[in-house]
Amino acid sequence: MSESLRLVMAQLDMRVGDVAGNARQVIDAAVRARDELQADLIVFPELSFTGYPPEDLLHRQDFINTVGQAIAEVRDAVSGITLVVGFPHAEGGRLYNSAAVFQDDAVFGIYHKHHLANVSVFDDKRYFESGNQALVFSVKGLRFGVSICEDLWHPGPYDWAVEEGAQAVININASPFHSGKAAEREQVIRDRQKGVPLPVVYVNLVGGQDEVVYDGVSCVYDASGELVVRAPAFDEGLFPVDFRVDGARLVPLPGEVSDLPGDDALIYQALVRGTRDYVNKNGFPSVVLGLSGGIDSAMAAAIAVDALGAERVHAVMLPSRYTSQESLEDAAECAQLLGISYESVSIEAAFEGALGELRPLFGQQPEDVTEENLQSRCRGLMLMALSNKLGHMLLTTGNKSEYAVGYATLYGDMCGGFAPLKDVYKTLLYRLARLRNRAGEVIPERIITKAPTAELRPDQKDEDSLPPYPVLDDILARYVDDDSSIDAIVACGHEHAVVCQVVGLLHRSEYKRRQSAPGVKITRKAFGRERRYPITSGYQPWK
Ligand SMILES: Nc1ncnc2c1ncn2[C@@H]1O[C@H](COP(=O)(O)OP(=O)(O)OC[C@H]2O[C@@H]([n+]3cccc(C(=O)O)c3)[C@H](O)[C@@H]2O)[C@@H](O)[C@H]1O
Ligand SMILES: Nc1ncnc2c1ncn2[C@@H]1O[C@H](COP(=O)(O)OP(=O)(O)OP(=O)(O)O)[C@@H](O)[C@H]1O
Ligand SMILES: NC(=O)CC[C@H](N)C(=O)O
Repeated sequence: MSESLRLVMAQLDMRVGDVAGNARQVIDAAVRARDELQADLIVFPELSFTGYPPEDLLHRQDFINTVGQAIAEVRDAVSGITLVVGFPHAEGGRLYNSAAVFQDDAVFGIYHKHHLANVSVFDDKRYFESGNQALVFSVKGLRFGVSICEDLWHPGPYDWAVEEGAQAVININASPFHSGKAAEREQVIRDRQKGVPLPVVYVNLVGGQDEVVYDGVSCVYDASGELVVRAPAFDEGLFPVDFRVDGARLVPLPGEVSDLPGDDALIYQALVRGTRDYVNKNGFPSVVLGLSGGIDSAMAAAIAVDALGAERVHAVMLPSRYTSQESLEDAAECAQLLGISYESVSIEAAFEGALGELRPLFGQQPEDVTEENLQSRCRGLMLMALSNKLGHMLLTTGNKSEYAVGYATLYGDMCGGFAPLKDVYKTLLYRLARLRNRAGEVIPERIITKAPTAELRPDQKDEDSLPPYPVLDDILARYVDDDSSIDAIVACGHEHAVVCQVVGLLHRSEYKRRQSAPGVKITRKAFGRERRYPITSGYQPWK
């Protein structure tokens, strides 16, 4: 038995579906860990070969076969270091979410995930069978148990590894970010250590995948629950951990502990990383967005600039008869502060033309929201034309408060391929604007202080149609994120009529959300696959 060992945590962005690219990443990282970091063992995240979640790609036998070939290639290509890799493993007509241990060009053993994650954004049970056996392997005579992500969140696999003589437990993860997640993970690790305390090595993915973004923050806790190594949030890298032997115990030595910024700063980083990866992984050279002089489009632009660089972001002001001088000035100043291109395309002619054609059909009907939405749709028309012609992807700028109550126009301001702010309540958006400005002003002060308006009719303000945002967001956070009842929310001090108004708007606008672009999940319950409500529903608790 050796006196020491070096493990490397491979905190990498494994791309969903890119099996060959992921296999190359595994080989490159293992060779670097062996040759440059003199590591004995390297650990990769959950489903390293496929990325996570591969969704129904897992139903394809040809995809599973491709993974099998890539595994054989990696196994044969790397020697002189032990690898722990995640992959979908087919055996006896069943599919498992597995981790393989490669040693000396051979597979030492395969562990199958026991606790299949099947809540929130996870669908493990749609694809995988559950395993029920521990896997403990030795490197230089030192014994490590293997577990996969959700396995650590419940009793079972950790204790099995203890019973099989493990001196430390490795947990490979695809654990998405949401606000407060790092503290939840820490608690989970400490809970597991309450029985027989062993060091825990927690290795996580990093990077955006459609609506989720993995934050990394891979870490090592010693047996007494002390954090000894922590990788940074949202950055790839190989992070070494040294162990020494103390009698029968394996002790991780204190190493680099990266600072974790505050919650709002982490959220902002998540929005930037999620937007960057969506745009880049889908092959877009650039993005375009309507810049109105309001906070939503200003913040969407700031995130896009931080994600992609100013030269890849294109802003367009689309004025109408209702656009104020203030909005024109604020949008132009914001574009200038961000250093992005800024064009103006009037929607007046398109709006007038459409109205002229429609008037005979509208007859004597009075003006209403139809004319407002038509303006919004003229903007969508122009912006999508720019996307088609110039190849920019259109960013749509709605926030979580708006998506919640349907305060957005279908095929109007909802046009677009990606919605960076989809999971950001409006009140949080203001905080993020202040936070972003502390690193250099990009959002003009007046954009932060003025009353939000859609400018689709004279003197329109959001508060004409909705409760003030602090009230709206508090009700929504309780009803959407916490699943509280109307009565419970009223008991917290909100007016019954206001709660019913908000809940009614929320349920009635499910059809809009179902047609909306994906966005970055940053809360415990984002709209989309995490909150699946029927569109057609007789459940009407607000009535
Ligand atoms: N259950 C259902 N399933 C499928 N479709 C359904 C539906 N219920 C209505 N619909 C359809 O949806 C239509 C209503 O939705 P929609 O056309 O979006 O129109 P609507 O929701 O009536 O109006 C848009 C709202 O967004 C607000 N807003 C706020 C901020 C910015 C902007 C902007 O545009 O810049 C807009 C605007 O003030 C207005 O309150 C109906 O006419 C009907 O065609
Ligand atoms: N005059 C405009 N020029 C360009 N884009 C516009 C204009 N008006 C609206 N839009 C687009 O439609 C979106 C929705 O408008 P909305 O009023 O909800 O947002 P906002 O103006 O950015 O922020 P706020 O709601 O705080 O006023 C805008 O974010 C913007 O992308
Ligand atoms: N991939 C998983 O099993 C993830 C589930 C786990 N509870 C997490 O979010 O960290």
